Amino acid sequence: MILTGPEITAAARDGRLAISPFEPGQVNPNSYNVRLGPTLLTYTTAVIDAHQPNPTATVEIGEDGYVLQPGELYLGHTLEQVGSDTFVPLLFGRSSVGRLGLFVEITAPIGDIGFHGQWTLMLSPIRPLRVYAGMKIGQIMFFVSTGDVDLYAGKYQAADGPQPSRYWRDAARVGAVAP
Ligand SMILES: Nc1ccn([C@H]2C[C@H](O)[C@@H](COP(=O)(O)OP(=O)(O)OP(=O)(O)O)O2)c(=O)n1
Repeated sequence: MILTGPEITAAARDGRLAISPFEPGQVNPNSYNVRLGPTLLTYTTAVIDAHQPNPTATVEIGEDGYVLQPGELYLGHTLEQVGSDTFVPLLFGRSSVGRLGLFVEITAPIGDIGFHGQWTLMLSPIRPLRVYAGMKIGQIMFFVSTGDVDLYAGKYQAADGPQPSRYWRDAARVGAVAP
């Protein structure tokens, strides 16, 4: 079951859902629109190594926006901190943004019950695209869960700003054997 807009509002008010800041105008019929935060990260090495931490450069989106280039991966973030100890969140791009040719999360839409923080957006445009901080770029849906709940305590908990991949931590845990 998916939460309807009015139920998202009710859950945000009674604490089953945490959205901060919460704006009633961002509630959709069955999702909540999230805004693009001002900070972007790009990896600076020619080869991104899945088993190592990778260096990044930071870009702050100015008042005139910032032009994303095709072929580049930009790690962005939601302005909102979003999470729930009750519901399963899923993040997708908005249709209006997809129609501009922008991938918003590539292959990672799933949130865990118990994750709380700003979400990392994996941005990549089909053609050069000027984006603006604060634009409503994505939407999060909330699913009712069934079964015992084991709250998320993973490596992206309490994310503040865009988070580069910490896959290397998984690799370090199992030594030479690739997970
Ligand atoms: N586009 C996304 C997708 C998820 N998350 C957050 C919410 C998730 O609860 C958390 C972890 O996501 P995954 O479980 O997909 O990530 P991993 O399996 O790689 O990490 P972990 O081992 O911490 O679960 O990251 C995010 O910030 N941005």
